[in-house]
Amino acid sequence: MNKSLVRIEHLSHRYGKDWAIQDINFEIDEVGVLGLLGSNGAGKSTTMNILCGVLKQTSGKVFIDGMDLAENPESTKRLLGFLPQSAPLYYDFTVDEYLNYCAHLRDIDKKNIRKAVEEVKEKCGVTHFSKRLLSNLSGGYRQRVGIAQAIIHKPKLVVLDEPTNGLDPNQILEVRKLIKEIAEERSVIFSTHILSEVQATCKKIRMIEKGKMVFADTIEAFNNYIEPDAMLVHMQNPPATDALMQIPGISGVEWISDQSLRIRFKPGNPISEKIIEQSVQQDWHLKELILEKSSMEEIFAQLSNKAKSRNHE
Ligand SMILES: Nc1ncnc2c1ncn2[C@@H]1O[C@H](COP(=O)(O)OP(=O)(O)OP(=O)(O)O)[C@@H](O)[C@H]1O
Repeated sequence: MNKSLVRIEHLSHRYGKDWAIQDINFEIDEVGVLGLLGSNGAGKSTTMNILCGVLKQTSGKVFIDGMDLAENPESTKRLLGFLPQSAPLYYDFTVDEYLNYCAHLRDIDKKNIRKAVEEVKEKCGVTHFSKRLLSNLSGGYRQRVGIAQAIIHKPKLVVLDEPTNGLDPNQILEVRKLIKEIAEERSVIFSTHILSEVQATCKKIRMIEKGKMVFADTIEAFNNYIEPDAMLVHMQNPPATDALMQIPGISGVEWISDQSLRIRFKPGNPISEKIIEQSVQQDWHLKELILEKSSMEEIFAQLSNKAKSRNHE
């Protein structure tokens, strides 16, 4: 089993009277990428800002490497690197100047700064832009520099708030690759509102919606979360709708063509076996039977609706 580096317990925060997050609990492994998924306004940035110690929570606790963040702010913050939603870049600095400055801020020993800057530039693929002003870099390269400042001190935990936001498709692929590389030797948590982003980058996913945790498991479990409730069936000699509706468990039949139909059923019913059995007995000539899985978007919508209805209870 993976050891956890971070433990978030009963985390809640409100701005004025409105709760942004409520009772969030999760752990982050020592190595690998964890995706924090949620639509706009779900509470991702609030959670990440608290996790990085830049926002003080209304209640709940954050433990990093066994230490309470609120009680040991300095030693815990040394263990993490943070790329907030808007990267903290100084556009009048060159890449070298900026990363040198960040290395000082991160309290890296003076004699090691040069090496740290060279290493991080290499890792993030920005060495060839060392002397270029940040204002003259493309969005993708600015983001790489933003990631570089987050890992320059080799933290155990890297927190990236929507790191691919606003990038073009090629830049997105490159930043995803970089995130995976960084996570080979440390823990990375990144937030996104894009489903395909977590699919492409992480093994584990936490989803928050309207400030509440609605899903916490692996990406495979997320994909399988909703049981199929329909199947596409192709028969050479299909029966009439009435005959199908008499099979226990079938809740609806939609004809696609003379020989193809979608059969809806109550989830959890072993309906395929019954259809195969009847097809043999009654000579329906079953050719194909395909279970229809909900798309990620449907799963996302169902989980979101679940959270919304819980909030109205
Ligand atoms: N400083 C603030 N003052 C008041 N309300 C805030 C503040 N920051 C965030 N909120 C509210 O808290 C809720 C959660 O916001 P948060 O930024 O954490 O969500 P998010 O999931 O990161 O969304 P996005 O992807 O749009 O950044 C939202 O309703 C937002 O309007």
